[in-house]
Amino acid sequence: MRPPAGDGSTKEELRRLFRRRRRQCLAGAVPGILATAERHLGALLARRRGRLGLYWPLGSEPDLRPLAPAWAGRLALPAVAGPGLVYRPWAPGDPLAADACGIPAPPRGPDLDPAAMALLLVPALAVAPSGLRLGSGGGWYDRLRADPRWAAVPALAVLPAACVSAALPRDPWDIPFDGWIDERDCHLTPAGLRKVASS
Ligand SMILES: Nc1nc2c(c(=O)[nH]1)N(C=O)[C@@H](CNc1ccc(C(=O)N[C@@H](CCC(=O)O)C(=O)O)cc1)CN2
Ligand SMILES: Nc1ncnc2c1ncn2[C@@H]1O[C@H](COP(=O)(O)OP(=O)(O)OP(=O)(O)O)[C@@H](O)[C@H]1O
Repeated sequence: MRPPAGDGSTKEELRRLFRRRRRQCLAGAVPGILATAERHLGALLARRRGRLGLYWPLGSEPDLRPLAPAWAGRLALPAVAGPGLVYRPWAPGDPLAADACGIPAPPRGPDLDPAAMALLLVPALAVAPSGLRLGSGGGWYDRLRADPRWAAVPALAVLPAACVSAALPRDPWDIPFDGWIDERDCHLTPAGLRKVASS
């Protein structure tokens, strides 16, 4: 694990630092990230009914779409629609249209209830061992997970191990994730372990 990335750095400074780092090590990390996900998804999804929330990759985000065929029929993608983020059913080959952020997303609902979701995999620029996640800065996942029913859905950040930081700044609205997937392993926080075991 890297030392704290610049104590006192702002989230904006850290985003620049980790975006550069993620871009530099993405290609080397992706095969291992996919292998980690393949190794752990069966167990993570066995205990909880519902769908796997993937994402349509942008820029230097790890591309998890090779996982999709194995879970077809049990997938969802996020869409920014109206005031917030929703998840909608999706299967490989289904039509997509730019959402309110310009990201390919299922154009129509139904917008899924959190009880219909088994696991969220979410790209991150950085994560700390506490599960604190640094995202692109829209606050979409913090607003979604401010609803306790969404916070109850296990959620893992996805990123190269080089983007795991010993510490990150925490804002009052930050809700830690349940762990992360990198090319080395699937790491669950203590809260994440409890959540996965009890679901
Ligand atoms: N693939 C993906 N889908 C997502 C998110 C995300 O972070 N990644 N979001 C998470 O909240 C929500 C939408 N928010 C957005 C997140 C990022 C950017 C964006 O333009 N990001 C970068 C490009 C990525 C890169 O080069 O690393 C940019 O600022 O240029 C836009 C909207 C929901 N869907
Ligand atoms: N629960 C919330 N209620 C209202 N506003 C929120 C909430 N959570 C986050 N925000 C807003 O979102 C903005 C961005 O938050 P932050 O910098 O933590 O983004 P992020 O989590 O890295 O981004 P993302 O989840 O989109 O990848 C904040 O400035 C804040 O105003």
